[in-house]
Amino acid sequence: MDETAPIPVNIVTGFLGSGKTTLLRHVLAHPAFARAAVLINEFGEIGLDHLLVERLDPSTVLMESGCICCTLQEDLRTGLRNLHARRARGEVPRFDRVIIETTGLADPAPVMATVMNDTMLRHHMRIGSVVATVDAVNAPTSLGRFAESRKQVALADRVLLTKVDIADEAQCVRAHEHVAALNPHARIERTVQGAAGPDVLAGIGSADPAERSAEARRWLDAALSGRARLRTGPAPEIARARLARFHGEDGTEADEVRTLVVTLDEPVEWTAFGLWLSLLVERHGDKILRLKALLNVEGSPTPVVVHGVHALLHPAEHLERWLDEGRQSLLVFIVQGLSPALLERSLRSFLKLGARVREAETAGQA
Ligand SMILES: Nc1nc2c(ncn2[C@@H]2O[C@H](COP(=O)(O)OP(=O)(O)OP(=O)(O)O)[C@@H](O)[C@H]2O)c(=O)[nH]1
Repeated sequence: MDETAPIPVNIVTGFLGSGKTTLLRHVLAHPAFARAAVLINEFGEIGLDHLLVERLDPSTVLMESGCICCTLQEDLRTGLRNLHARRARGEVPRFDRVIIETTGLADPAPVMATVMNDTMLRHHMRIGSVVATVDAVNAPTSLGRFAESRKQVALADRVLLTKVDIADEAQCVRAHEHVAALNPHARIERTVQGAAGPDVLAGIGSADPAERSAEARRWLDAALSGRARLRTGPAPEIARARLARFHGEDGTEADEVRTLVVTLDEPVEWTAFGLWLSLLVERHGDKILRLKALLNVEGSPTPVVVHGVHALLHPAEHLERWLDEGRQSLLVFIVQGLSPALLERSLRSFLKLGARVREAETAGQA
């Protein structure tokens, strides 16, 4: 490999819960990506993805509490510059590629522009292929309701239709057609559990605006000239209030997306939690953009991870071990049009009720 050649920077984007981390886990397990540096950006005060990507070496950078497309753009620039400097000094493994996983709410154009515009970065790095994941089950909602989801698709070189194992054929075809209409240039492939070949991130990527659709060109041009920056409030404000404004198509506030983070010190009673969750998604699935939970479940020695996207609840997974002694449960909700305070109250009441039922059962057996 030519050590002086610019390093490709791949962007893995896609709407909330569409399978970006799953893809990343799969890709990073391949020997071809043994020397990749990874930058994970999560929306919400506390992220979980870094626990799910089994690769936390010195060349993994985590960026939380904000979106690299807006509030954290300067952090992204600094993060990439630092990563490169540490590589040059031999402080991190000599990576040959950078993979950025954006938040599910990110507009990839400013992320691409950060690399392409920065005088120092563009000397050492170049935009490689941009891959977008699209959840075949939830595509009508994400692509229909959210401009950011459409932008992610429009700017991608490759689009992976995910969850095709649980979507029916009609849903897959509809998702494919929707994606093709938004981006006639992209290669569209179906995947299951991120099982894409190592070539998924290969290729130069058509960062050249001329190779993209007219609309994508407009977005990228705007980002390159700096107009698409800073459309949300500052990151500390997001962290303090635990909510963020979601940016609309024309840069105005379209609706409010709120993040709720709940921590639970006591182990969770699984039946009560499961019942609460099913009732919640049945009633408010359209308002639950994303749910991620790392749970200390009563009777389970290892953490249980639960993922939800709208009304779709994925089967719970067991992680191999706890990373810290605290064993606190951590739940992150990204909701729209739902009160975080009410959500938290109903969860805590349900869990309390579950604990009482359990106590009564135990007392009855004694
Ligand atoms: N059945 C099925 N489930 C999938 C597939 N891809 C991802 N999932 C599940 O979808 C859920 C969300 O996947 P993630 O990879 O965390 O999605 P993400 O895009 O990284 O989510 P955010 O970072 O929150 O935006 C997890 O439970 C995955 O196991 C797939 O192809 N089939």
